[in-house]
Amino acid sequence: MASAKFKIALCQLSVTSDKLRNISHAREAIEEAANKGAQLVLLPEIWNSPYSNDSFPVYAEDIELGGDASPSTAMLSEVSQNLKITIVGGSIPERRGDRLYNTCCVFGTDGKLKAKHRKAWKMTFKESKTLTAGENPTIVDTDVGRIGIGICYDIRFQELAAIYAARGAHLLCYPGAFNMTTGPLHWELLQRARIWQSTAKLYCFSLEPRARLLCKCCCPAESAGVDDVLYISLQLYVATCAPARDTESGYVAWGHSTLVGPFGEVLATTDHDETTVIAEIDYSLVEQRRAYLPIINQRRGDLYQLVDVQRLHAESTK
Ligand SMILES: NC(=O)CCC(=O)C(=O)O
Repeated sequence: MASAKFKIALCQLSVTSDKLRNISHAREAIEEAANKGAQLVLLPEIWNSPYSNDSFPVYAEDIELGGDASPSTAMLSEVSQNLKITIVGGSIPERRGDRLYNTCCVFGTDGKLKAKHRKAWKMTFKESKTLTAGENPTIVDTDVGRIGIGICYDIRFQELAAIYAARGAHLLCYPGAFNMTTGPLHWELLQRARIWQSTAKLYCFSLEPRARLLCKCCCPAESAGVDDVLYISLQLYVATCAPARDTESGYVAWGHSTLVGPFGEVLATTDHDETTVIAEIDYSLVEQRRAYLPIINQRRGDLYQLVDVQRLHAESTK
């Protein structure tokens, strides 16, 4: 049973071109956070490598092989087991066969790899040259509750968050490195917006009748294609973790790792320097907030109808 209250640490790490330094630096930050009482540690997007298409193939690791083939995840596994904490391990470039992914690994308190999320959307101009998009949503049960994972640009797609909320996640974790143009405008806005969406058009019924949830990857084939509108209330926690800003690097990150609470409030945040943000999560507030603003029960189905605009468009242009 996950504890209702615990501390989360967002390690906004500086990242260099020295991979071994990045790994030992991340280890130190995690150990320090655990010493301060964090039971869950979140790392940034691409923390073991510079953020560049040239670097991804050079720094990529074979996570499935593990051991020497993946020193970054070997460190995360060791440290999560030693410290008995859960780690949402930001992301690293992953090599699998001839493909590269931007991948987040989640380690449990026993040091075991509990889940792996491959960034499902890619930034058209930045990553699409080298990285392949992941195919699945990733939800993971940990000692600190059920967590939905997205990586950076994934935060722009409300359906992913809707799937996680419908499956009972009370916390969404997004390692991310927004850029200096969209960061100031969109980063916090998107985190807070994820809390207030209330509808999602979904495509088939999943295994959990309670949630009637639908992703194409895990739902029974016979129900694929069935349309339904799912009304959900998110009102949950959203945590993000970015690398610290390095104005000398080819990709300058916005920083601003943040924890947003289930009322849409910024509970803890920072600027762009290297630091670790530590804050408390209390899952009992999720139900309280949903009861206080029960927007799901207040829908006005008599005023509007949700339609699948993409499908209508496809049909009309056939
Ligand atoms: N690493 C990323 O996915 C960057 C996303 C970003 O900056 C955006 O505006 O979206």
